[in-house]
Amino acid sequence: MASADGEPKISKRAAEKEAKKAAAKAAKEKAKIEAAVKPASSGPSAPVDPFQQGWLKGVYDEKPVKDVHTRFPPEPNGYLHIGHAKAITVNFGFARSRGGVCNLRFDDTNPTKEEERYFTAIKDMVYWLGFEPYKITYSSDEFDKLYELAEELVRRGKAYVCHCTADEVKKGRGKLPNGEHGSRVACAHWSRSVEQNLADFRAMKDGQYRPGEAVLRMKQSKDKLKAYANNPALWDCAAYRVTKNSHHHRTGDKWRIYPTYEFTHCICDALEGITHSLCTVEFETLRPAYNWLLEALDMKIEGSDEKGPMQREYGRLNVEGTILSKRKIATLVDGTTVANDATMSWDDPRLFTLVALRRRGVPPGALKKFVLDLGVTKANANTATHTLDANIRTYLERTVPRLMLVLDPVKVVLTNLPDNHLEERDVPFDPKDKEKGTHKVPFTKTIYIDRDDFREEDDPDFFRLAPGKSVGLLNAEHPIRCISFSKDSTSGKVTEVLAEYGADVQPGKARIHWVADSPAHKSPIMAEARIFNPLFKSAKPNELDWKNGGYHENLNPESLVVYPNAMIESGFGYVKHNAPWPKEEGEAMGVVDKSSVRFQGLRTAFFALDKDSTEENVILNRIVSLKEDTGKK
Ligand SMILES: Nc1ncnc2c1ncn2[C@@H]1O[C@H](COP(=O)(O)OP(=O)(O)OP(=O)(O)O)[C@@H](O)[C@H]1O
Ligand SMILES: NC(=O)CC[C@H](N)C(=O)O
Repeated sequence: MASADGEPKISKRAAEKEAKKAAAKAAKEKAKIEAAVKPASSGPSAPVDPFQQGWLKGVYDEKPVKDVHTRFPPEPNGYLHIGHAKAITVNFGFARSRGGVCNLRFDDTNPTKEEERYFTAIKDMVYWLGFEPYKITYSSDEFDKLYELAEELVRRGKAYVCHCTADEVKKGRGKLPNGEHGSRVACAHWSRSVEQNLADFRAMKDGQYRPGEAVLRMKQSKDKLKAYANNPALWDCAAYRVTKNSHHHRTGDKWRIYPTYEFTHCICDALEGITHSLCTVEFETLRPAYNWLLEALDMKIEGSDEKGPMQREYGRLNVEGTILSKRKIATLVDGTTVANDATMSWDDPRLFTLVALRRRGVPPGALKKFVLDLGVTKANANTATHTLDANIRTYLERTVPRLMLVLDPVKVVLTNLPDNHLEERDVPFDPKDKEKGTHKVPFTKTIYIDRDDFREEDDPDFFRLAPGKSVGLLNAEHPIRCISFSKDSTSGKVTEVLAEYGADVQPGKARIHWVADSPAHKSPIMAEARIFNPLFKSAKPNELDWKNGGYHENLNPESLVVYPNAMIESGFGYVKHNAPWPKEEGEAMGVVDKSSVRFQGLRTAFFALDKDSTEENVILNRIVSLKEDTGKK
């Protein structure tokens, strides 16, 4: 576990310069975000529907049908990540904006990788983001139909069973030893009769071939794909293959052969009545194959609005500074000890899976807004974790209540007050938004302040509490002035500060937060606060040699900093009982968990309740800092 006060020492002047630079940068970034949030001035308060602008408008204009029907088709082979938030938002949002509907389709054609927990987590995330699938479908529900259609394709002379080895297939595709593509050659199996192919395909189905011995391939090569002659993906793609592990978690042992993505996806789109099949740009090269198969089966009439789905591709969302790929994350999850005693899980708040972002406390609305602000175009949207944080920060600023929270408390006894001194103030949860309500903040003889707000030796550039110095208190009437302090002889840490309070105390140059000791108000509420920093030391973890332990060597020992004795003021009870904050997206419809208890710790950070938190053992996760971290408070 990293220590809370293990910050690197830097010279004061350098630190101030850094802080100023960072503040200017943050202000610029904030202005940029706010400008992006503002609706375009297209008349008095005309709201701009982001799903009817730019690239998405173009997609609709190409096929302006009345009943728009889209789908979000994840493979249930892992947890969704922030890139999928874009895919969900685009598919569901586009359909909703045009008065249409969107299916959630589990693309479960690969029996080796699918697990029940992924289905549940994927569904939860769609609802949490505020979308309701019109239907939840499974590609595996169509296995019978897909098989029939494969036989039909064979009957139409448009598919053949191929027994070539992988190398022979590559050669047939024209792949030369120097990596270039020469001319393509049909293999010996290409010209076999329909009867032979049908018999052989049935033999595949009946288990007479082992994996790799036989593949049903689509006869695209001598068809209309000449324009794509250099596209290596389009050389008689496989339609069905014999898989190694043939047990499917939904269809059991019924099948030994399974359809490929290239065969399944477009057919499922057509069977579900999908009008606009929106996916990411890497599928663009497969679009001719998508159309070819549907046309070969008369499931699409080219150029017609009436029949068949239309595939269009948008840019991926890539986030620099973290890893998103399931395979890469899997090398860390379930086994790696990361900067504390626990092993890493898929929902570790340092990751950018959607379950992790949710657990960290990021609101679903902030994610959707982030995706839309980056824009939906054909270009990949490349961004960085700190840009995401800046967006989340801006989003939270106007939507969550504020409380005082002390991360690393130092006791301050106000010697000039009687033991039973009690002041109560009505404090708004958000001074700019009365609707969030107010709460009573007690002020008593003993209060706690943050260790960072006290210095044993004064310094003219330090504006908070130090011997002989005064400082103002947020939400209290008067300032306090330090008289003396005591330290623990073993640890050398300050244990108690004696101070005086009142109208006679000279005002300080700053105001700090605090929490009072008032058992009658159940104040303070004790909590463990977890602060998350980048998981890797490298700013570009995707460049690390992840297959050879590159991630493990590069883990940031400060990626988790725990404050075990944090204190929250008693207004936290109200915040907890009135969650979600904000009431938006899926959370407004009741899709809530502990992470929807969010607040801003004044002068500290935005926090959310962790899923392992209990009544007795409160655990908070830092969602984001209040300012971009500069390494100095
Ligand atoms: N980074 C991303 N940005 C936008 N959309 C994405 C991104 N990654 C996947 N998608 C889209 O989400 C949908 C479901 O994806 P699926 O889970 O099958 O993808 P994947 O490519 O296997 O994900 P991974 O990136 O984890 O390998 C697809 O339409 C895919 O195009
Ligand atoms: N066309 C698509 O959207 C592709 C979805 C598919 N599950 C994949 O990513 O492989």
